[in-house]
Amino acid sequence: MPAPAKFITYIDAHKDAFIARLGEAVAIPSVSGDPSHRPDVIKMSGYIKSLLEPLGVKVELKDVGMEKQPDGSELPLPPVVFGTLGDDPNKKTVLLYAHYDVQPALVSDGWNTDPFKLTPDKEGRLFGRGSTDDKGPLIAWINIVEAHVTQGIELPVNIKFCLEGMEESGSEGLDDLIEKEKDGFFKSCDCVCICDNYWMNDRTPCLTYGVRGMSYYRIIVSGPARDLHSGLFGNTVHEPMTDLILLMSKLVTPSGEIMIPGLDKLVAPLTDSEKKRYETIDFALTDIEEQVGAKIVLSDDKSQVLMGRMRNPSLSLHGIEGAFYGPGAKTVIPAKVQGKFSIRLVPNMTPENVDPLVIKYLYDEFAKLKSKNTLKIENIHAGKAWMADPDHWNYRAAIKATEEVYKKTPDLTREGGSIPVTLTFADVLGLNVLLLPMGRGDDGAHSTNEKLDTFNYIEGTKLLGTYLHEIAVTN
Ligand SMILES: NCC(=O)N[C@@H](Cc1c[nH]cn1)C(=O)O
Ligand SMILES: [Zn+2]
Ligand SMILES: [Zn+2]
Repeated sequence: MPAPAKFITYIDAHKDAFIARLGEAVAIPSVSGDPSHRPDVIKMSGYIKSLLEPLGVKVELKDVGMEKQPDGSELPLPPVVFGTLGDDPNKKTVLLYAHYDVQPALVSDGWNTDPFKLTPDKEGRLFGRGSTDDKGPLIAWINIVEAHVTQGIELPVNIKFCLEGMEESGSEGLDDLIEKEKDGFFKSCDCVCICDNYWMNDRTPCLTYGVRGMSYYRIIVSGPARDLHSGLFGNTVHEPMTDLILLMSKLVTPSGEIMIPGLDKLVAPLTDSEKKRYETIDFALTDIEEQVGAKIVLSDDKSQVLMGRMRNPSLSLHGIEGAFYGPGAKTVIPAKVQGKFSIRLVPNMTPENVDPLVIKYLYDEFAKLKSKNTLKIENIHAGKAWMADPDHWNYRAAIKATEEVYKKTPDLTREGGSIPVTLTFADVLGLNVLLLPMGRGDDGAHSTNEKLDTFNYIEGTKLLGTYLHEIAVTN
């Protein structure tokens, strides 16, 4: 059943108001990974509540406890926002998940505009941290409810919202809450929809039936009791940074191969039918080149590149905490450095079967250095890979909705990023989970100058609303 014309008209007529609302959300710097921004993350939960309650949504802010910091202190975790709208037993109940936290962003990282001020350009691109990941989609769901409630359009389904503020930092507290509430808040849910990933390019919508998992590590090397003068102590003591750089250089080759022995044996074998699926996806190497802004793709083979993102693991080096990085020429020997890297996990890898291989390998490599420094390796957070059955009414409804709004049949894709809660919803609640993206492949999520096109925001809002109408009638 297509969405009523009144709904579509309302979305078009309120474009400017919806952009202004996204601007309000972006202006709250809800960076979950930065303790100094924790009050902003919590403020964001209050902002969402203030939008949902006037629309008749019953909102609960669920406390999920405290987060332990590396120095032993504790920070309150932002609440998970539960929302309920409708309890008609004759309607399906859709669980809508989104996250209201964002990745860090500083102008000095290379932003052309203030990352926390939504800034449109003349092409209609809306720049701002969280515009596409994941405040645009979250606000879109609210816009959809508003359109129905204010226009007197009957919602075709009951809605449950589960909105978290720690997705970018390991979704701490959420799995336990879902387990606790599976026979409570979540009991009546029939399916899940998550709008938190991207098209493969700038032209073809997609539905996504898999995500990679992730294990995020820190390698801590410490030596002297304090930072040292390199003129006085260089070539005199074991330097933590030298050890760390050597260890980090042993993790992944420049062509992307993971150097940790045994990891490749954990990867599910590729079947012929799966291989064929990558050939049919609308995707070109130039799409990646445009998205990253350089001609640096690892392979010339389209299927290899797609498999590298969707069905094979990857290891990325992210940064070094404690290293000197400012301007000037400080001649310091840092006393303690922490190298950060993560591995994107695919079936049949799990944090449990990957961790021992990573840790043993790094200790073995460290032993070869014969350093007197101290090594510690920690898995900071982890989540498993997830795959759904796309032959389900949840997906069929989304295909119909996409065809109605975009006049195109969506590609079926797997996502290279990680949304740990997908697997929890599938396993703990036993529900089909659909990822229905709004943004384009060049949106720059997690990067500088993140954006969401006005076209995708507005048409994506129509898509998500139409999807609700389609699930009501699809079996
Ligand atoms: N849009 C989903 C997303 O960006 N997820 C993050 C999750 C994550 C885990 N640790 C840090 N962030 C991702 O990087 O895939
Ligand atoms: Zn996200
Ligand atoms: Zn993200």
